Formats: sequence, C-alpha cells, structure tokens
Amino acid sequence: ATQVEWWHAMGGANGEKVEEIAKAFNDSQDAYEVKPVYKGNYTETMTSAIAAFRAKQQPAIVQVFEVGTASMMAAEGAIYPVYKLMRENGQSFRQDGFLSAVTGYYSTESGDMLSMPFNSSTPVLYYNKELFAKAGIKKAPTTWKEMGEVSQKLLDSGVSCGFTTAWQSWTQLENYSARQDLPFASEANGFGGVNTRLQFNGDNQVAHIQQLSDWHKSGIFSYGGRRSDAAPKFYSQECGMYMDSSAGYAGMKRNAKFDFGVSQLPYDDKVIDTPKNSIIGGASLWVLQGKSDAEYRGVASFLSFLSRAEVQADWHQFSGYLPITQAAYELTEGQGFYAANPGTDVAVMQMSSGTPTANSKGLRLGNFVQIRDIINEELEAVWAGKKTAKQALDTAVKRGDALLARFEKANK
Ligand SMILES: O=P(O)(O)OC[C@H](O)CO
Repeated sequence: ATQVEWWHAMGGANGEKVEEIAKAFNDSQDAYEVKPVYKGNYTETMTSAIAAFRAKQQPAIVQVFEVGTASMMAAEGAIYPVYKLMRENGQSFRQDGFLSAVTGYYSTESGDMLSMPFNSSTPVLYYNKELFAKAGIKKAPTTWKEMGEVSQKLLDSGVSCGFTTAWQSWTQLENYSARQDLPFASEANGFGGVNTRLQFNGDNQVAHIQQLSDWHKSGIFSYGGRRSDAAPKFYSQECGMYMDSSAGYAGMKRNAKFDFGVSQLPYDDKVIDTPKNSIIGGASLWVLQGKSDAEYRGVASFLSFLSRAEVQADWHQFSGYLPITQAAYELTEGQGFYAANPGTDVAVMQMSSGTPTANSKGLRLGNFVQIRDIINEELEAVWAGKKTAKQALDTAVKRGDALLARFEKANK
C-alpha cells in the first residue's frame, strides 16, 4: 500500500482517537496506509513541518492550528490547496456541506477551501457542579460581572480560586473581542488585506485585562500557562471554573473526577447587550507539495473519509471539536447525543448564534504564531504585577504591528 504520512499535534485522549481514525481508514481499503505521527504541540508541529519542507522531508499532510492559517496561505509554493487536490483526484467534495463559520476561516476570497477543517473548536466555560452546589451557586455565570460574583462565592466557601483559563490570547483577547463585537485588528481582523494592524488595546479590552489583573491579586483568577496547561488547576478542584477549547471535553471526561457542566463564555454586559458568536480555533489539515501522484490520491481519499458524516460525528462526540458538516451535526442530534450529554451542543450554539460581523468572523494575521508569543509574554507581565493592562496591551500591539508590517512587505 502507498504510505501517506500525517503529522499532527493531538496528544492525550484526542491523540489516541486520531490513531483509531487512521486505523479505520486503513482497514476500510488496501491501496493506502495513513501513518499518523505525533509531532508535539501545535507550534512544534508547524515548525517541524516547515523545517522538513526545506529539507525535502515533509509529510503529505500536516495539522496546523488556526493561528498559522495566514502563514500557510501565503506559502503558495509549499501547499496543495485542498479544493484543487480533491478536484484533480476525482473526489467529489461538497464544500457547501460544511458549516460556513468553519469554511469561511479556511477559504480564499472566492470561496475555495485551501485546507481541510478537521478539528475546529471554540472556547467554552467548564464549571464544577459539586463545588457550585457546596457554595450555594444555582447556575453558571453568563456575564463577566456574574463571573466575579460566582467566583467570590466559591472563595467564600473555601475554594482557592474562582477560575483559570487556557490559551489566554484566544479566550481573553481574541474571543473577548469577537463576542463584544470589538476589532482585534484592522481590515476586518486581517480578512480584508495584509495591511492589517492590531487594535486589541481598545478601552474595553484594556478594562477587561485590568479586571483580570485585579482578580489575579484577589484570588478570583489564577493563571496556569499558555496552552491548556491550566487544566490541572480545574481537575484538582483548585479552581471552580475553567475556560478552554470545546475540545477540552475528552480530557475533561477522563480527568475530572466530579460532575462538571459546560456553558457559554461569559459576556460583558457593560459593552454589549447580546453577545456575538465566538470564533473558531483548533486546526486544519494542510496538504504539502512534493509528493507522488499515488500519495495524493491517498490523501484525497483519506480527506473524503474524514468528511463522512459518521466519521465526523464520532470525532465530534468523542473530542468536543465542532461537527464541521451540517450532516455530522444532524446525525449527532438524531442519535440523541446532545440530549443525553447536556452541554455538548454549547460550542455549536455559541459559534453559530447570530450573523458574524467583521469582528467575529475570525482572524487572519500573518506571523500570528510569533504575535501570540508576544501577547503571552505581555499578559504574563500583567499577572506578575510588572505592568498595567494598558502598558502591556499597548506594547503588545506595537511589537505585533512590527511583525505584521514585515509580513505585509513580504506578501504585497
Ligand atoms: O485546543 P484546540 O485544539 O481547540 O486549540 C485551541 C486554540 O485554538 C489553539 O490556537
């Protein structure tokens, strides 16, 4: 069989599921064998693939997190656009069957899908129902004001922290901006052109980060790391609430030894009456150039397999990633999964509520991997009490803009 290498960044429970999916494809036919290879976290996987491409050792498929999207799109000679691959390999590929919020993120202006949105997520709020009950809290907070009040009740009942968060730039700046309908960057968050510049140092974002800083001092909020490293604070019941990707679900079922609930991210009722949709994260699969025709036939066949409703629905139900096709969503609903597992449809609802605005469609920023590092550094200076929110966000914008200017120059 022709071998097809697939580099990915799925560890833990979701990594085991990826192995299972590849095996199911391999068992379903004997012309191709997909070999999944775990390459570390998202940044490590992307960096390895770029280095491998330069050394002509690249895999056929690489999983790249949403943050790397603009960089991948710009790497024209290195990628084989998915819409083209499917067409040239005789696979019928109905883009219109995918959820528009997801395809929009990964398509060109003319609507052609460049990568395959295998695992799209959106951040949600997880909460410990048992700690809530002990503290006399009846329901999950819906606004940031309630977030503070509920956290205080948790602290008063003896819990050591109200909440923690994973992926701080994604949850507290990118999605905060989208939900509150505030620009994160100009040019429709980069969708309008490479001449985009950062705007997340507006008054509302500054006030939000300053509030988190004050809460960090009082114990309401506790910082636990740049990716999902804060999860153990929630599992160990140190914190009563936790904001993370909807795909934290698989790990949650495995590690949380208590009853937990899932609800939408809180919104800021000082800024907006009805929050906008949240934006996606997670990753998509990019096909790389330089492989044989036989390998590409294998890739196309595998991507078709991955978009099947039953494969998608199973992956969605296991991991908490979004059902990326309408058919996978309907199948899941028809199977009674949402009714039997309350909270599992929160991400889809939050993501698809209302009509997306220029501020909630998503982000398309060059050098965004490095910009996220800058944001992480600056936010960490806030949590450490070394900078005010305003100082940190102003500096992050200035440093990030220099990277955007460089990307603009290279991609005009
Ligand atoms: O944990 P994931 O896979 O949903 O990804 C979260 C963020 O989008 C990564 O940038």
